[in-house]
Amino acid sequence: MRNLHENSLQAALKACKGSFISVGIFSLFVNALMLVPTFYMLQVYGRVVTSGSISTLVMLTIIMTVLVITMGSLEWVRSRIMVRVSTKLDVLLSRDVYKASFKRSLESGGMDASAQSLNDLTGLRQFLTGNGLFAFFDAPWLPIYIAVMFLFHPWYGWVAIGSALVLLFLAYMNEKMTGKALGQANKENIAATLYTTKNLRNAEVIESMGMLNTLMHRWGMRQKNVLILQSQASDKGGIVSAVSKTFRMLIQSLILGLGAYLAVNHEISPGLVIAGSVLLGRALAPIDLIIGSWKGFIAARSQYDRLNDTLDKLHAEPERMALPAPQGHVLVENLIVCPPGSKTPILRGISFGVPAGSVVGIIGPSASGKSTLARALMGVWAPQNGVVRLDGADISNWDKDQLGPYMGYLPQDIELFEGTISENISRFTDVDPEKVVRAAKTAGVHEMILLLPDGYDTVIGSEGVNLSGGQRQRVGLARAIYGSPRLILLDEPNSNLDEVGERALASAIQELKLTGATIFVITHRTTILSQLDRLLVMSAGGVSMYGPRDQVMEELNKQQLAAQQKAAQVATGTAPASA
Ligand SMILES: Nc1ncnc2c1ncn2[C@@H]1O[C@H](COP(=O)(O)OP(=O)(O)OP(=O)(O)O)[C@@H](O)[C@H]1O
Repeated sequence: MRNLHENSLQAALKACKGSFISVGIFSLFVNALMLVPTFYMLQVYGRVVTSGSISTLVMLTIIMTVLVITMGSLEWVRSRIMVRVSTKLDVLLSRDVYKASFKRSLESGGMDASAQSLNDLTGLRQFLTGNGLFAFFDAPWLPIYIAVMFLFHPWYGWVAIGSALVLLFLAYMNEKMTGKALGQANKENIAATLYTTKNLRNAEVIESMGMLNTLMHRWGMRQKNVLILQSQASDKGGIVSAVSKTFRMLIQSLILGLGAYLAVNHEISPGLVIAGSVLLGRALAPIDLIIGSWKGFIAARSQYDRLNDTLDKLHAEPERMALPAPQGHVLVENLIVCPPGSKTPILRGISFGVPAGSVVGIIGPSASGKSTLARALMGVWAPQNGVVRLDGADISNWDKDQLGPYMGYLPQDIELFEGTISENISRFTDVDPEKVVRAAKTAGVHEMILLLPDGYDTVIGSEGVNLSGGQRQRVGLARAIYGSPRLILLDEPNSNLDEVGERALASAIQELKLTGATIFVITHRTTILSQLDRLLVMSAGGVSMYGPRDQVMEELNKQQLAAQQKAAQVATGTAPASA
């Protein structure tokens, strides 16, 4: 059971705790067994060479071979456990990380639409299966080696302790000198990659207006910053790495000298001269490896921090009781909406009600808040205040999976997804050919689809066919009306349509109206006015008029006439002086 205060990354790591403990125990045995070659050497020197007993040599060799093979097998099992851990983490986390990336993109209004978190998860997984991590498991067993060194001779023990302290100090210096710069470089690198991805998406605009050099220059500045930070860190890391390598070589030779001195004074056997040096090398290897793989560790640490941060914001969705299928009654009460990341409201306290089965036109000047209202009605942007009710229930209280099929949304920037036309229309659920064709026919796009190379099976996106703006808009309309949505919102559905497309749209609205769906149509054009029951006029984030279409049109015409008369009076100088 997951603790309420922990996010899914912490819970997943907790679930892998047993495996980490096993790897720790395996590491203990692996490190203990790594002493075998040293002891074999000592025995060969001490017993076989002095006694000349071949049978002892054979016996020792058999024991050494079995133990070394056991060590190899344990090491293999240890790495297999980590591979399983990395797969388990992926299984436990990838859905949440995907969801969190999606949520971040939604909440940032698309400004933070990157797969960085999924890359972070991959990076973390790769670190878990790399060699660098084992150094962290091996380093804690350093005391075993030091204890053995003490058994050989106390001076050996003290040298081992001194050397380990020097290397640990160097590892600490490495972190101090490079950690911050490397973390910063990673951050800058991600920002530069995101910047490039966004630009590459707009390649046509860049090409047509010759903006490549200036944008490349901007990218170059960011990249330069990344390189400066990286090379600063690498320079410092390089010094520490060189010092630690030199120190290790030096100390390994010096300990040979010390061994020779002790052997000459008959304090240790000649076999221990070499054994001491070999053992010291073995003991210090993990610390050396930690210093060498510090860059990878820092990257993994940043990946962990970012994932932790992202998953912290992903709160578990509360279980929602299933509500009956909505009819389509919409009630908007004192709705105040700010865009993601902003505290300035765009919609300033809007209220209106729409009976099920009505067709409502939303009109108003640019930036008056029409698309923002659309997002709020679709439950995409959460209101700061007020509520959008569908059949009396707050739209944010509906389970999205349950509500989705009853909603149809055609946004202004239509994005179709990689896949076939039929998959796109059926919203990537199981394709029901009858429903797909019905939606396409209602949207007036059936004939156009049949003319495509593979009809409904035509693949669109980077792997397939590119549709024109009008075609995309009509396929998007078919997707919005697929199934039996009760609440449909079309944001400027005719912006890319020709005359035939507009006629198809008008008849689609008529047909949908017969199904009893509530339809909102945002438009700047007057061609579909005849299809509307009601008109909602927006101005500066508020509703300036709302009511039956003819009544609102009449009022609008009156206002327009009055404005024209006033303009004419101003032009002729007969306007009354304003107070
Ligand atoms: N993601 C966003 N972040 C910040 N501000 C936004 C965002 N989207 C829209 N706005 C701001 O909200 C205001 C209303 O925009 P909205 O798109 O709702 O207007 P609109 O009436 O649909 O305009 P148009 O007819 O040009 O499509 C604008 O001032 C716009 O700058």
